[in-house]
Amino acid sequence: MASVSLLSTKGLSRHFGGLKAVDNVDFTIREGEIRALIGPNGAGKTTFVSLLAGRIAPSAGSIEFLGKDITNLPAHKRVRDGIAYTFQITSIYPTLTVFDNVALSAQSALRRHPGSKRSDIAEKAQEALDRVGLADRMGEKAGTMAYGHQRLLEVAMGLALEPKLLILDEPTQGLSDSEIESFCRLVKEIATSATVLLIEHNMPVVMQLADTITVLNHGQILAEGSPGDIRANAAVQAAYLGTG
Ligand SMILES: Nc1ncnc2c1ncn2[C@@H]1O[C@H](COP(=O)(O)OP(=O)(O)OP(=O)(O)O)[C@@H](O)[C@H]1O
Repeated sequence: MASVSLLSTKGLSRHFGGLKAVDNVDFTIREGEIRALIGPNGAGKTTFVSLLAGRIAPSAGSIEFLGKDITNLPAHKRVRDGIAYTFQITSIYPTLTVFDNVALSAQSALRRHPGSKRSDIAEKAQEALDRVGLADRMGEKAGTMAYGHQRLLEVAMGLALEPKLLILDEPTQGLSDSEIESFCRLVKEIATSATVLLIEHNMPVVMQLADTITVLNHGQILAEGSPGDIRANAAVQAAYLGTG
């Protein structure tokens, strides 16, 4: 079956004063893929996904999701349409339990289905916690958990939103090697039900997970291709060595 475009951008740009953080980006992600977005520090990766999630407005260009122009859609409506973005812990409520954090996400997902019940929320929250392996910690206060577990909680909150597109911003940052390994298994499992866009600095993780890699540099797409293509790309190597 031919793969279908899930989300695409045309001429997407975001300037901060004179700085072109995202500069005229044409980008397409297909349904069902795991896409990695890589690039040197300051390349514009977080700004780019913030534009997709609607956290910031573009200076120019457009975004289409499932054939619909969402350029001017507020963030919460994009979530409702199926775009979830994990925000590097900042979205966690530290004084609430793990379960309640995920239940809040499940509740907003279930608002899309009229007639859903409290028990549905609990079931969805439980299912998301099972998927990330945090079910046995659901009574703990979120803020007291180890950093790696808080990152998993964030992913569970994203999953409870039942996204079509899950955007993960540096999910393995601060995780131990064994946590990274189980995280990679989790992403592969998530990709069976959602498309994944991953900003990631850990190259072994990128090479292992990504179907396609998009390389940003100075706000522009420098290269795009399979892990093998990107590894062999001289311009990418130069950008990472700081000579590009
Ligand atoms: N709100 C802002 N105001 C001004 N400049 C900004 C703002 N947000 C980002 N920038 C600048 O835009 C550029 C791109 O930043 P961005 O965080 O998107 O890069 P990144 O590729 O995600 O970097 P990193 O890998 O270090 O997280 C940087 O030069 C950054 O300083």
